[in-house]
Amino acid sequence: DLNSDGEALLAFSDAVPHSRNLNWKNSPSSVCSSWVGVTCGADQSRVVALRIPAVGLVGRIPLGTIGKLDALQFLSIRNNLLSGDFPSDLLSIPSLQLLNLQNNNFSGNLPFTSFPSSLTIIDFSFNSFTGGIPPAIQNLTKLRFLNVQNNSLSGPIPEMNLPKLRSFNVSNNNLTGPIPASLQSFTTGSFLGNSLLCGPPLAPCSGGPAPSPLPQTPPQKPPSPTLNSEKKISTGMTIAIAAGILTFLLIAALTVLLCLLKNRGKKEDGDMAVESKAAKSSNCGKGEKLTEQYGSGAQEAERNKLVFFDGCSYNFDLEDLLRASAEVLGKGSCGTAYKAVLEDGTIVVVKRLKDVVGKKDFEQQMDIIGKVGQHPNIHPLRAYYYSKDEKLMVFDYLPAGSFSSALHGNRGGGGGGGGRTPLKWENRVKIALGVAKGLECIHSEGGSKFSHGNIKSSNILLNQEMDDALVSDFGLAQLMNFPALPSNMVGYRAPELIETGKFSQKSDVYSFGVLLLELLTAKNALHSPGADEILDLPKWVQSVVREEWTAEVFDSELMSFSHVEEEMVLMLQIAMACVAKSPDQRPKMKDVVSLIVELRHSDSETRLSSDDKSNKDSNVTTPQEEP
Ligand SMILES: Nc1ncnc2c1ncn2[C@@H]1O[C@H](COP(=O)(O)OP(=O)(O)OP(=O)(O)O)[C@@H](O)[C@H]1O
Repeated sequence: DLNSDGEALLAFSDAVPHSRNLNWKNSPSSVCSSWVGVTCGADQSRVVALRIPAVGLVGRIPLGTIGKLDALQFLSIRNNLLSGDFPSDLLSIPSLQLLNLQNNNFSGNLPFTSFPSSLTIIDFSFNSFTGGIPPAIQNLTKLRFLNVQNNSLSGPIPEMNLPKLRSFNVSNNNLTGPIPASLQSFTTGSFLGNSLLCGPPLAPCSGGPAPSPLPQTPPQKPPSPTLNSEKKISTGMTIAIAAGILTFLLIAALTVLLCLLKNRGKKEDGDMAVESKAAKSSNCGKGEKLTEQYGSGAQEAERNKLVFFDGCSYNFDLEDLLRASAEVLGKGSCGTAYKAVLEDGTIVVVKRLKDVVGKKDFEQQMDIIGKVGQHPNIHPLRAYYYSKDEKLMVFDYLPAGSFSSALHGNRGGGGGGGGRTPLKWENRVKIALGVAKGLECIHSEGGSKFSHGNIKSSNILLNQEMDDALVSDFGLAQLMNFPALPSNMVGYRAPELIETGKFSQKSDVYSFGVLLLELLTAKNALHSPGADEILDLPKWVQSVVREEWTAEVFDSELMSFSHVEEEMVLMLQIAMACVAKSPDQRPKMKDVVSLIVELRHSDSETRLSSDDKSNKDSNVTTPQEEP
């Protein structure tokens, strides 16, 4: 019970010297509420996680201390100075899922024979373990992540037919012989620094000195799918958490109507008819057929109309729009966005563009935007207006706002979160999937030539339930006469985009990767007023992840959903693959969609078989959450 958990923890802190005060008081009632690094389960009856990285723990962990926490699921004691054998009683905790001993001085053999099969994440890297990798590792059927790099392990690598293994690193040991077939799909980075290892992905074995006698193994199914850069996540050591406080500022200046617009509108009163526009159906769109609700054929030839798309129910004309009261939502790179409340109560968003291309190109682009906007994850363009003096686009207003405001709004504003509701992990995964699908659609359109060019969290809008996303601003970048790079997407720009000024599908994937990092860390990728430096989120995450790939990199609001940690690690891997420096190494959005769908299945015992792909989306199970 909680009492005995408290006693076990106190015995541990008494027996193992540490330089940072853990502030564990002799009162079991406070174990769950105030003990540093201790997390309890939903019913507050047991300790389920102990995370005490870098608290200066020195020496051995005695038996009968934390090994008694028999409801423990997550143990992270990385970056300390612990030594000796890993205590055997810890190895028999049946619920243990995550074990991170990275960067200590543990020695002796790897104790995989006695590990509980519940383990999914093991990081023993940067210790002094010796001996071979025991073949019994094969029994850890749930294992997803294994990092034993930088130890003194020797002998051959045993065959590991572990279907869930996604990340694997044995670099910088003294391992010998051929790499087993089941591990050959991992990249060289997983194996480097073992001079006597051979075979794919390293140099072939033949010709060289005879490798150690290893039984030939039949070819096995490689783990699927893998990410090129996932191994990079776990290379390196030492601690340094950048405690960046990045705030999100949403411009919400109340103004009265678009005065200028009104005046100009009057000049054009004679032209204020309305027409509707039929767009050809899209490859990936699932929208309804377009209907001509407004205007008549006779008017179609006329100029300067409010042109409506799709079978939307809006029933207003330009004059109504001009009479509406408007509130500035923000000034973006293409112009100003207004929330316009019409006299009949209808609310829409009007984007007033500046410096756009000529009318013909503009209309062509509107057709494209209208067409692609039929996909459920793309914010649809409802109408547009083009005259010499004004260029407007009309969209639905989404009261839930942007992903950026959901993630950063009201955070830490002095009052412990200022009344914000944390965005649940489950929702974040769904949002990520929505964005990925929207982007996949864009990339598949126009002969697979289209890209977005401005993916960032303020351009991701949320549905009312905050569990799905709409990608907004598609096609706007192409509308600009002087396509200067949007200055307010700095943190999302791929290296080659910064260099050449040209965005592409690959640079979209990069921006999407930054968006995922933002989702995971809640660090703002954008320059925020008051902060001198722009946070290079991929760089920051890489530096932190090298040292502490678990808890600290993640948004603290996610920490209460403790058992989804492995999903977060997987999402982090997807993100890191997307922000690969070299565009060729980044995955396609199509693959990213599959990876996120797969991740959502990760908790479910019934993983879909690969021939069941068609049902994947509808079958998505939601991970249970623990408050
Ligand atoms: N349809 C909408 N419903 C609700 N909020 C919206 C809608 N469209 C945009 N917003 C919000 O209004 C603000 C301004 O949007 P806008 O697209 O003009 O600029 P931006 O996203 O900051 O920059 P950029 O022009 O580079 O995309 C953003 O915070 C955005 O999230």
